[in-house]
Amino acid sequence: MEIRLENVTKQYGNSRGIEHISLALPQGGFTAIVGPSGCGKTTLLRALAGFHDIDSGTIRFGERDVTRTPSRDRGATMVFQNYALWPHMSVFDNVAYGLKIRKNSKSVIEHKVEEVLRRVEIPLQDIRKRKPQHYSGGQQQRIALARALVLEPNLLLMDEPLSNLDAKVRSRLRVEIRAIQQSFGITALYVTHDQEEALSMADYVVIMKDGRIEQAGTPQDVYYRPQTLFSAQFMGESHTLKVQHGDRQRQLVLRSEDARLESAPAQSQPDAAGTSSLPGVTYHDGCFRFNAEVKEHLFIGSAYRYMAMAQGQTFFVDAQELYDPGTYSVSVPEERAYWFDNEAAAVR
Ligand SMILES: Nc1ncnc2c1ncn2[C@@H]1O[C@H](COP(=O)(O)OP(=O)(O)OP(=O)(O)O)[C@@H](O)[C@H]1O
Repeated sequence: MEIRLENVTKQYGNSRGIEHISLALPQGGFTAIVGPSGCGKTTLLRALAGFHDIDSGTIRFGERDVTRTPSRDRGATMVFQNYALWPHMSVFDNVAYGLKIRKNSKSVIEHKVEEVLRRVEIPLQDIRKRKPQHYSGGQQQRIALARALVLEPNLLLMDEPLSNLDAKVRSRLRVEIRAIQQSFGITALYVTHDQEEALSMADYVVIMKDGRIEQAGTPQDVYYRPQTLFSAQFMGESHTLKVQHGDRQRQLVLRSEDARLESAPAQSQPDAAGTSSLPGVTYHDGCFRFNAEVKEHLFIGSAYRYMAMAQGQTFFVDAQELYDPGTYSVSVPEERAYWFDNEAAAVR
């Protein structure tokens, strides 16, 4: 079912939680909320779960207004960062708990618990004896997911569920969680501060800042077409350079992965936007170019990451080749150069 927030505000005393959030989570879709610490991600999730009352606005699950509906009657379930499994209960009892509360018969509980554990690929052997802490972190999170899914919720909420896991397990579980969500066809909302996680898992990404939605769209929209300076800076390994334009200053956001180092001297040719008149920045063959001093580099596995300096500003450029320190021309394809004026408005 489609889930909607309409103009939702929640404050904690004088402290801002979320403000005027309007958002639709499409039925069966995977939506990721991403943003820096304190931007209101968890507050939004908890408002949907019904863990706290909101100050104003409306929350709808399908046609139903659930704004004042208690948490347990909303049909939303949650997966937490720390799994929140009961250590004194077996895996079976952890997953069965919600079904027992809802007074399902013993045979229904047995069938549903085994079925859901099978689908999240937890071996059924010993599930009545073994406690969650005797499983790996990745398995514990899959058990927590099973516990949430077994209730066949209208909405699955996930609050940074992979943060406690090491990089390899995290990568695998990103794919697995996405596949499980698709196979259940469930509407999901996933909170993370990790942009790569949001981009790789979701159909729809919502970037939040200071309690508000900064930009929302497909992963490609928010990555390739940032509407605001903050969105441009938040995605990728981005760097913001201040560049003088006549008597005005502009901000160029470039990403390490999009820039190239070239030894050829920069050439100038006017472009439609007139940005080639920026001192030091030229436009040629669909690329902006400027000179930079390259000093140190790091090997990051997939590439070398060079620390470069232009007009006293430091940024990083990735390249496959190994370069000596020196002066290079940095080129950025026009469609990967994000320009903003001094007030942070996009310059088209
Ligand atoms: N119980 C609370 N009492 C007072 N202020 C709170 C409370 N919970 C959250 N806040 C404040 O509301 C704002 C949003 O917090 P929230 O936890 O939703 O952010 P977040 O994006 O989830 O952050 P993080 O990524 O660090 O978990 C923050 O400024 C926070 O300090």
